[in-house]
Amino acid sequence: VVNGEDARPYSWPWQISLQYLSGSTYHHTCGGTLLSPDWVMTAGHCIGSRTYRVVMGEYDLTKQESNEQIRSVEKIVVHPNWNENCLSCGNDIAMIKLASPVVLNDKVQPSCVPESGEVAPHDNPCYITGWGRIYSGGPLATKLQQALLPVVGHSVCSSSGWWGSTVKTTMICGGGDILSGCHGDSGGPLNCRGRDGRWYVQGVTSFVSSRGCNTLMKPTVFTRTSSFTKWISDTMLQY
Ligand SMILES: CC(C)C[C@H](NC(=O)[C@H](CCCC[NH3+])NC(=O)C(F)(F)F)C(=O)Nc1ccc(C(C)C)cc1
Repeated sequence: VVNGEDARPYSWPWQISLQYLSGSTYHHTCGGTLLSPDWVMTAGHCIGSRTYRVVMGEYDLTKQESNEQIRSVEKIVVHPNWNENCLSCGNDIAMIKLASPVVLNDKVQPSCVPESGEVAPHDNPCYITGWGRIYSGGPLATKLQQALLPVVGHSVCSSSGWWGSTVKTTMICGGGDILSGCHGDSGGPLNCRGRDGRWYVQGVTSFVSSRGCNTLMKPTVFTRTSSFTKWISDTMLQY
């Protein structure tokens, strides 16, 4: 997250860290969102052929803080239409089933999922959260970061000068100014407050401009959760 701030510890209790094994150590590679005690949603582009683990209740990546719950992975289901050679085609979403369910508490909670087809309106205040780079080419964050990214409506986000036809209606844009997501925030949530006062994961962090994370008029682009609610629930019911 570029130009964000340290989140209050455990204030986004559905944020997870997806980590891969390299040698004998695990490294943060992506964010994700806890949707139930044993299911996490992340981005399709986060999944390769490595060994993964998922950390819930994480705050400072460099410290053991006693609230972490670490789970290995039982099953990964990447969206069938995700094509790693076509970021602009969308479908950048995957579901991870944990080997055993986490214990829910005040530091580990699932996020709400929006209604199918729900469109978060232009300027809806939403927060991006993650441990991604704090500037283009910079280091990962150690403490979970947050940044207010107002929703940029599709008509603006897909206009010329902005993302144009790269952005589809199955995506949602946020920011476009000096605040943005960045490498390592992938897969994490775009958290938007609903009228009921609850937080909904309206997006899964997908891409930023390759010319730099916080490039003006190139908002952070998220997979729009409400376009995939049937696939999400079918997947959770099937495995
Ligand atoms: C150094 C990084 C920031 C470069 C930038 N990376 C990204 O945007 C990667 C997703 C790349 C997947 C490719 N395996 N996502 C992120 O960094 C995220 F913002 F999600 F955290 C990028 O490639 N962006 C990109 C590339 C191609 C397109 C075409 C669809 C126009 C759009 C954006």
